[in-house]
Amino acid sequence: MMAEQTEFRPGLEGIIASETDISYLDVAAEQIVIRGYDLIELARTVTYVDVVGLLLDGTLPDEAQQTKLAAELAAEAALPDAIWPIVAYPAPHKEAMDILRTGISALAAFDEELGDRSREANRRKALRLLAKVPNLVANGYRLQTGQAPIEPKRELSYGANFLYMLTGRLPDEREERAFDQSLIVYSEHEMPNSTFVARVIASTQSDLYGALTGAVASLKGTLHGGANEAVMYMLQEAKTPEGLEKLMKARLAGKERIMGFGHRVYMKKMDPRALLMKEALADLCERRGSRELYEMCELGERIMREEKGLYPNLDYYAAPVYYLLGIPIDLYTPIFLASRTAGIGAHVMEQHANNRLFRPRVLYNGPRGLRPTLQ
Ligand SMILES: CC(=O)SCCNC(=O)CCNC(=O)[C@H](O)C(C)(C)COP(=O)(O)OP(=O)(O)OC[C@H]1O[C@@H](n2cnc3c(N)ncnc32)[C@H](O)[C@@H]1OP(=O)(O)O
Ligand SMILES: O=C([O-])CC(=O)C(=O)O
Repeated sequence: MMAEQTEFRPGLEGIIASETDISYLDVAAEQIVIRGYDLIELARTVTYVDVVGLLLDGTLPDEAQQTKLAAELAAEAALPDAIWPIVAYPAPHKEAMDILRTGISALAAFDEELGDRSREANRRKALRLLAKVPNLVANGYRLQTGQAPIEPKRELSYGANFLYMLTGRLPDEREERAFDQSLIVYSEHEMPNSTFVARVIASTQSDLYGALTGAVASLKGTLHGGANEAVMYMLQEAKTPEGLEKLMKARLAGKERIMGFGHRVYMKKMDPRALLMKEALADLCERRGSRELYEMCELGERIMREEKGLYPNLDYYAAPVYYLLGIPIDLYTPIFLASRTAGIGAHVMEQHANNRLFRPRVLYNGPRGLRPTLQ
């Protein structure tokens, strides 16, 4: 019989929920380990498609494998026509993450391998989702905002095509690199709330589409993926460095959280991914000939360090990067999900390959012994 457990850690802080070969946050070494590689080094040296291969197959693809993977992703980008009316239903409070949640959920019914939990079928489903989600993100939003859809351009790289569909404009090399790097650093991060949700769902033998749909709902919240949009709305509201200082200090005085700062695992350390995006921001600012946004963000960073001892997480610097790339703010969190589909795909494959149902217990604080009174 199982021994009675009494320890309770709110938010499951520090609890080991899974064994994994996929990734690990080595905070002491300031490294995000992805299948043995340092994520930041990957972002500096390979492409997002390589990282997709690494996550799903366990090893970095060679050139021929990379070409094949990129071709598979390009070939699967089209969505069934029936998806568009499903996601375009008229509703007054629809947000981009809701379109994505509905779209991914609806796509399940078009996958003939839906119930096949073998590693090979799960890999193929993950690739189909990775191919289709950028299209769903970009054109779901375009439909919602009354714009004509954009056809994917197969001749472009995965990152360049995604960015092209988001903005309607062909990116230059620096823009493509910054965006691809953002996809890499968003691709996988051990056991955040959304990945945990996906693994919990997968542990009932449910499918990848359901697991990813649950992950979209998780990622939407501002304590998780939704923070990147909230950061940009804050910077926009602030307008100037002086405005930002005033706004941040007022929010802190009102005991509000400042989005883009703090992290359950890094706690009072800088997220290594934020540093990389800070570099990308500096580069995009230089390209534009104005460091204003960079300096404003640095000021925000200093205020939070001095006032709260807190450091930026990835969302803080990804937001202004996306802004300078001309991406609509409402699409920042959907992009996070699109990229994280690679990591979540790998986690669902791993969960299905070595499954045990997630079913924790509670520390019950309610009453006992009550009896219903008969009327
Ligand atoms: C890519 C990602 O998804 S990264 C996360 C993105 N989310 C955000 O940026 C949202 C803002 N950040 C936060 O809310 C938090 O730092 C979290 C939720 C990410 C992690 O926090 P947790 O580990 O759960 O810490 P917890 O919520 O218990 O906060 C600890 C203390 O720090 C404070 N704190 C933490 N983050 C912030 C913040 N961003 N702004 C102000 N105060 C903060 C809390 O108010 C709390 O203070 P208290 O002890 O006086 O009540
Ligand atoms: O790890 C977390 O809790 C959140 C995060 O940074 C991510 O999902 O990228």
